[in-house]
Amino acid sequence: MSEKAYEQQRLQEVLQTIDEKVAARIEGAGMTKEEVIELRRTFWDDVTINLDEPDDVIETEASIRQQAELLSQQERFHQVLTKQLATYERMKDSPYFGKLNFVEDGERAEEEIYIGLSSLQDRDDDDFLVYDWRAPISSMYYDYAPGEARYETDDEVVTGQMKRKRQFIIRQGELSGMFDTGLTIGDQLLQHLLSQASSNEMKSIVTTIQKEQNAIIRNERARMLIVQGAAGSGKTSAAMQRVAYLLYTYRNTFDSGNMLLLSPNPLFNQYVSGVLPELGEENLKQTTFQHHISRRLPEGWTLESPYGQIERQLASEQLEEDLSLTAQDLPVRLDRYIDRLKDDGMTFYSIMYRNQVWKSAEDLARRFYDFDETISIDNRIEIMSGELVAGLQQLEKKQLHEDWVTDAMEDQPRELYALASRKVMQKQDEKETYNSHVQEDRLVRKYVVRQTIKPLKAQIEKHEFVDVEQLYENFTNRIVNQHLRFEDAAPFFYLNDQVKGRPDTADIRFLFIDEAQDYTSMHIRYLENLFPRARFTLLGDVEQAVHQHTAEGQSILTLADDEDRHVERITLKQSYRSTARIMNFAKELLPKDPEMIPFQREGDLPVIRSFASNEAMQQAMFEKSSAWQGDGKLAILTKTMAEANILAHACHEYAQLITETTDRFKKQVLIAPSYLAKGIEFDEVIMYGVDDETYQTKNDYHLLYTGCTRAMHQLEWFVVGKPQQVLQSIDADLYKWIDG
Ligand SMILES: Nc1ncnc2c1ncn2[C@@H]1O[C@H](COP(=O)(O)OP(=O)(O)OP(=O)(O)O)[C@@H](O)[C@H]1O
Repeated sequence: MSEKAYEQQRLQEVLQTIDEKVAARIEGAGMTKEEVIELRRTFWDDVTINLDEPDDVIETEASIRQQAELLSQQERFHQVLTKQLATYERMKDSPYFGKLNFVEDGERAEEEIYIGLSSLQDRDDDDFLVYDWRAPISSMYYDYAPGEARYETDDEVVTGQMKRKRQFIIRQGELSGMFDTGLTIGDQLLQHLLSQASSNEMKSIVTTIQKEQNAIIRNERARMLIVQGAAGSGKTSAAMQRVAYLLYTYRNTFDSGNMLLLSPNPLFNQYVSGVLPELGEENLKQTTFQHHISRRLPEGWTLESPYGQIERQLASEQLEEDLSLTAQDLPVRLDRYIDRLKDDGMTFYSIMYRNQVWKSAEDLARRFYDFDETISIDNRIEIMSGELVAGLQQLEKKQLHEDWVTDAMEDQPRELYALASRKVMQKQDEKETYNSHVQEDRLVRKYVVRQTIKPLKAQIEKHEFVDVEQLYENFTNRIVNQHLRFEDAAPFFYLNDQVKGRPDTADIRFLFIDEAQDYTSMHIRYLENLFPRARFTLLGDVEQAVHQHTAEGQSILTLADDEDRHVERITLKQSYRSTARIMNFAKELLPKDPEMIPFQREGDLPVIRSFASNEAMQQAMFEKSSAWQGDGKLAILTKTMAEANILAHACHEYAQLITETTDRFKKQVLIAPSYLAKGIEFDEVIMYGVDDETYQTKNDYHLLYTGCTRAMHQLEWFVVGKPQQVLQSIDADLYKWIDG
């Protein structure tokens, strides 16, 4: 039998097994579905409602609980079956994509290991017909060329010989291609995948994961895994695969609710949201740092967006003062400051009750410094909060017979009196009463006073009597005035959490940070404190640092390792997104050669189109973008939002403006400032208005580089005249010059 016939026959057998399993499950799932519906319908029939006696109430409650439990059990069962069916459906289309033949040391038999999106066992559930790509044995597929190979399970290292590695293309249950490969999985397949048009959603790379990417995906040791990867090297792709890997490996301990991804903007969130479902997994929680902070902001406060900061910086406002807030040693300085607060300098708000001071700031400070100095700040605050809440009871008692209460009673609704009288009557059944009127009056008074104390209690319990704003102002020597700049967010809330105690976030066990080059050591310190049980995966590219502080070398990616953290670093050099010609051109914009190897894929030279005037440049842009057709995307990238706005206004009929709140692609032509296109890719990119005045600083060049590396197949610059300075370092062979 030929190899092809052999594989075809095997495929048929596997497909048949899937069919049999599906049939069995459909029967099971169908029944359960009916059962669930039936149970819902008869839910109330089986519950005897009897509220006459306390015992009956308890019984009824128990009966409801029992029914509800049964129902949710059935639903869970049903959910699991539905998920299984969906997996089989996917497998029917393409049950596996790879195979390796392996002889374990000390064994004679050669095993055939087929690798797919999920595992499949044979009819008797004895052997694996297909192994999940995340199973330990499957790692060899990504890590080795034929020859010696090994893999690790929980308790052993298995060594042996890989005799062959084969790749399959199976679509709709048909084997349309197969080829044997070396280490790099399917250069041909990669070429094919990478030359396709862009899509609205990122795709999984499971069939062509490369060895270095596999190391990121499967790393389980590091507490903090830091990935520096060139533009387009697959950092985001690897991160999403890693999530799927962890969900599989820790499936009995964690689920997607224990994982959080911090990404640069809502559009990016949407862009990556298809990867996990494609792999048969649920999406993890996703947010942006900005959104996360804005949800913690006290009422009435405002927060600058990271892009607001970039725009401020692009308008070249003085940032020196802010840079001290992003300096590498900031966490250390802030910790020192916080430590000193144990002895001196804590600031409080006076606690007001009905426009009068109930506890003065001085009293609170005095109480705070009464504590033994060994007690931590947040513990002291917690104890004070308890004391204050207890004190509220005294306050309530004292207020009961104040005149304002008597006055307020007149305004109370009749229902309140009715309720009070019912309560008093209930009590009368139990005890002899003397004067129900007095009791009613007392109940209503209590109610009135309690309404005024409730919000106070809530504030105290949230430790709002600590004046963090003042503390922060004392630290920075700057007036905050209820407005946090972008660079204030992390130090402010770190300080906040250190003195007031941090919110409960223990459920987050894995934190992923994409575009991590924009994070400073202060951000990480804040996040580590907030998510103490989480392992961190940081992915970024120092060459794409577009915030001043991170471009100045303060990015977390380049920071020295801290002994307390178990840090592992991985570098990805091979870049996949853009053609070699685009990458070779783009890298010339950087002051020194980046650690980047372009993927050898055919494509045209980048084009620089030079126009005589701004008007001519705009006209050409209109013509090109209005004629854009097809599945792919064209992006017109500017330096600032203001410029992008003007262009988008003029061609709103066929182009979509990307802003920091945009959360989905609606058109094929997109207009955006480069910094908002981070993490995303387009078939073709036009860098619009590149001139010596606009692009001057090191930072500007990083921005330009980031924009250029968004292009998959074609890059153009639109310029007026010739940007002598920008082009100075770029060899003329690397681009094509066109006048007009
Ligand atoms: N192993 C792979 N197989 C197939 N495609 C890949 C692989 N690795 C990366 N790619 C493709 O390369 C492109 C870039 O990947 P991705 O966006 O993950 O890179 P990145 O490092 O996060 O990029 P950037 O930092 O520039 O935003 C995507 O289209 C992705 O599908």
